[in-house]
Amino acid sequence: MSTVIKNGTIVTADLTYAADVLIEGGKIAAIGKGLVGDEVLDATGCYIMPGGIDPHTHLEMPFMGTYSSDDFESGTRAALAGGTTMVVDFALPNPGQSLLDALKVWDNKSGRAHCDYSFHMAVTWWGEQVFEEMAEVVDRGITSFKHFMAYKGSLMVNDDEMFSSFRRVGDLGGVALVHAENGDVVAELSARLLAEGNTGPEGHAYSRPPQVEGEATNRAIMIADMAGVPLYVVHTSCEESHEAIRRARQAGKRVWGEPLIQHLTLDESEYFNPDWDHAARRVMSPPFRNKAHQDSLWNGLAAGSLSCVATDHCAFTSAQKRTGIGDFTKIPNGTGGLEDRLPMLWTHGVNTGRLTPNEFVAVTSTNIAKILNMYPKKGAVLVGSDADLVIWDPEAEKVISAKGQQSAIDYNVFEGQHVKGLPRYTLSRGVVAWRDGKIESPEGHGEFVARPARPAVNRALSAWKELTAPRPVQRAGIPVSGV
Ligand SMILES: NC(=O)NCCC(=O)O
Ligand SMILES: [Zn+2]
Ligand SMILES: [Zn+2]
Repeated sequence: MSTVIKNGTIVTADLTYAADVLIEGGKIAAIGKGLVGDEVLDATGCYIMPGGIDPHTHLEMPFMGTYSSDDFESGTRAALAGGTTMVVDFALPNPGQSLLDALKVWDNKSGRAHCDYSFHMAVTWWGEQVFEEMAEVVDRGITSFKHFMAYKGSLMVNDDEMFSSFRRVGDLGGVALVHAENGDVVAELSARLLAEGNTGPEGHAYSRPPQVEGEATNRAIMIADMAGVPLYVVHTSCEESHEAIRRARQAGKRVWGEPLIQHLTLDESEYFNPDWDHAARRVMSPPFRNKAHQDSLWNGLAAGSLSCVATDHCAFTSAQKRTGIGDFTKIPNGTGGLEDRLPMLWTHGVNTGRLTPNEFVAVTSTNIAKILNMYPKKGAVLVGSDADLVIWDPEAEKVISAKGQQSAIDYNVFEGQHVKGLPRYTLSRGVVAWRDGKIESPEGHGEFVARPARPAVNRALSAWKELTAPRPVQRAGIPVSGV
């Protein structure tokens, strides 16, 4: 059975043109005029774009004494409803746990996904076993490794561990990811704030000023450079971090920054809301910032110094958040956003003129597919690519509300936001997954996407590192000992 999308305008990261798209066997079979298929999807007035890829989600994540409430079933449903056709989640070994055991756990969880998915592997501790298992993880198509520089006492790794891990990732041809916040300083500030009576959710924001993020980002960049590994900085939220990334990129370092839709569109005033629940629901790390930081992030997306927009979807219910009443350090960190990333970015980015539609595709899909080495299988409208597509109606509008959302939680941090630009259809490998406001792709339709190691960026970096590696100076009559 084939499907043809007719009367639409194809928008990719670099082209905009009118054409039909024919889909066969889950892949794009032809692009052109006058194509014919068994099922016809009408895209009149719509853009046909690569489906969104969210490079940063935490579905059913064990964290801070609980589990995030959206699992792979509800989370991927939310994704498809918002035009996202693939998520990349994090396999998270407990400190001391085998990476391969953690992978089994995430394999089991992801069986219910409605759309395709992949994993990053978190490095939460360091030792010979981790070193050895990383090779097997890469062989299984998981080539990105996340390091938490915060969450002292649970997920955080120190500089020596990070340097060892980064070197290993570099040797294996992968990409290193960092949650860049100085966890020692955060712990110190948090203790002081609590002692001074700052126990409410606003204390969370006070405990994580932009400096802790800027310092950690810069440190991670320098360590990655010494280790010879490309670096991806997740949830870049402030100018200090963006500045470090911008400077590194100008110096030729292979570094990418990922702002979240939350940081682009919501600000720190949320934490001063007199309603405790309102403020606590928005507690995440890094916290929301002020308008100047938001402007920096938007400018970075337009300028190309920031590369991707994600959600870090990690949704906790109000009841879960309330475990932190009286102590902000116990509020589970995380917010949702999977269903809202594309409509919010289109509304605040494309409709305001901050981004072109092509830039929108780049930062929500194509750049991510390229960085994570799955382009053009994903992130493209090309013959042979997976038919992961969104038929985007730029005139469709709604007011975001928790009522009727796909996410399992009882609120939405974007509640009341008026968005213009919504998916008419979302297709996952050719299957219509979202139509007329309803999910159609069955639970379990999603497949794991393996990503090969050593993309071109790694090969270039390795060649350069080899060329510039330290070499002993040959001196007449003096042997070079030890070699
Ligand atoms: N971001 C956040 O607050 N929660 C999810 C875990 C993480 O990415 O740090
Ligand atoms: Zn993080
Ligand atoms: Zn995260």
